[in-house]
Amino acid sequence: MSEVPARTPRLSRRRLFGLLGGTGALGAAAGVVATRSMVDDPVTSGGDVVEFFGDHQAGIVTPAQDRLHFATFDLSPVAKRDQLIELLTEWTNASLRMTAGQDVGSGSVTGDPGAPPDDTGEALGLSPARLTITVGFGTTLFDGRFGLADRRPEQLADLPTFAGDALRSEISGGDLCVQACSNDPQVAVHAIRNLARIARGTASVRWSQLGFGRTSSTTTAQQTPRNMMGFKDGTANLKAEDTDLMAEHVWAQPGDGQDWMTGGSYLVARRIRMLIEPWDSTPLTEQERVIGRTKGTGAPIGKSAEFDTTDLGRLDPNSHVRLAHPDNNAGARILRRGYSFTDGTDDLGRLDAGLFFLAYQRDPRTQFVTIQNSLAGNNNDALNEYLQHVGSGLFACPPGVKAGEHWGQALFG
Ligand SMILES: C=CC1=C(C)c2cc3[nH]c(cc4nc(cc5[nH]c(cc1n2)c(C)c5CCC(=O)O)C(CCC(=O)O)=C4C)c(C)c3C=C
Ligand SMILES: [Fe+2]
Repeated sequence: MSEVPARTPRLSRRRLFGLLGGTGALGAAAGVVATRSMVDDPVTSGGDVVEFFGDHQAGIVTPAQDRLHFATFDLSPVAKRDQLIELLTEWTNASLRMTAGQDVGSGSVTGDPGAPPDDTGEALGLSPARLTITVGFGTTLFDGRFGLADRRPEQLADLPTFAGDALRSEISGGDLCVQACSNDPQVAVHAIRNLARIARGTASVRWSQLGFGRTSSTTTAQQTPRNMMGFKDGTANLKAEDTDLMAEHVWAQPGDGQDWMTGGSYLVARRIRMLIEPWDSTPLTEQERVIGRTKGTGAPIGKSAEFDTTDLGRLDPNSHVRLAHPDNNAGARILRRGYSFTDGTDDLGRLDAGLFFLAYQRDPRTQFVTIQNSLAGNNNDALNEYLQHVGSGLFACPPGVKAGEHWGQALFG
């Protein structure tokens, strides 16, 4: 179903020098040799590193990795604009290192022994396993505390309350978000932990979410995974190879509004609990009616193969796929990039599990909101009987970073 987690360092020094480029980066690369034991592998060399720099942030159209650690942060009540910029600069530097397989700063065992190490150390000796770190700005960042009120994109409009929402404020919102994805869970957790450590005194974690088993494929090369309901999830997702569709539906374009967001994307995060026990007591044909696809092959109802075109007329009017389909939503499409989660059992012995839904788009008002309005409420999506939306967040993810810049640099220019 998914890539095998790589626990062995596989990055060649030559490849790393090439990836980082520049003299400063050469010095940084030398740190790799000092802090991680790298093993050359001519076959897979470089395959465990996702390029950090680019027009767009990594972690959006990057082939979805298998593991997630997502966190949101609130700025301290006394934090000032300069501290926010300093935090973003430090996060950029640390993330450049971590995604290349390096320790943060002077390392976990190579710095001043009389001081706490710059890096917490649990990724020492591990490959980055395609680690990507993606940053977003929440609606509250633009409330005036940092002189950013007039830089708020109109696309970053607060999400409406949808019928049936059971949102909890302690797992919703946040001034900043960080999505860390890797094929190694320890690497993803290490990334968030170290960014949280760097933030200390300026920002603190508001909530965080672990995810496993990506629930969407984002490229045609990936097999479609199954979600916790046992269905293939991501079949009709946008795919990275279709760059025209990415420009139309995912990336903010020149003229969309705030110039600093051009090349960026808007992220909607929803923690959606699945009512697993009732679902597991539901007959197979009913499960398939509810979704609108067959469970085995993932084919649309009435068709035989997964990627056959959906004939909406053959689907139940309340099926999830029919209601979420672009033909029912003025052509709206989103890039889904979510993960399954389980957080053990609740106090009634029920599995606390579901989908941590992540979707990137060019304008949430006409994309996520339009689709979710079609789905929400008891008389709409038949899947709602088995779901509860308990957490929510909306973030403006700025464009990619160029060498020498920090995340969101154009926002503060
Ligand atoms: C508002 C957007 C969506 C939410 C929230 C959502 C929740 C959700 N979805 C599944 C399972 C499946 N979804 C599938 C397709 C699908 N879902 C959305 C949007 C939301 N889903 C879209 C746009 C689509 C594609 C529709 C189409 O064009 O055909 C599928 C079918 C396979 C696939 O194409 O991905 C499944 C299965 C769950 C379990 C869930 C909440 C927990
Ligand atoms: Fe869906």
